[in-house]
Amino acid sequence: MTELAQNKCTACHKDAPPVTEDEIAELKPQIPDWKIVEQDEVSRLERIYKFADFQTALAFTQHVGEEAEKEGHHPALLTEWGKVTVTWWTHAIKGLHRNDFIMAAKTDQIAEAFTAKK
Ligand SMILES: C[C@H](O)[C@H](O)[C@H]1CNC2=NC(N)=NC(=O)C2=N1
Repeated sequence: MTELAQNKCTACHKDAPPVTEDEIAELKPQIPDWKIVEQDEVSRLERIYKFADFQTALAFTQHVGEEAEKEGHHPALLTEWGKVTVTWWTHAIKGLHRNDFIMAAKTDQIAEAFTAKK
């Protein structure tokens, strides 16, 4: 169980500090299956989770959504048959904040409760 997933998100506002290169070097190894992707000039964390069917993918999506509501930090979720693409970034700063790494770790933990297939 990773330590990162036990953290809480801090309130995010437009002056919140984006993660530095040093922080990325510390945090990224804790979520090894996530990719940092650039879309519309915004860095984001993205991972595709595989599931046995649509119903399981939908149930996982719902769990991630509930955790997002608890933390006040929200992902993009694309639910398809047998897979869910989860993308985290911080809208307020149009980039990556520590919160995104925390939520990625929490998402990994939720996925462990499902029969995720790589
Ligand atoms: C007021 C509210 O907390 C903010 O608008 C939150 C909501 N959820 C959010 N989610 C994400 N991913 N980034 C944000 O900047 C953000 N802001």
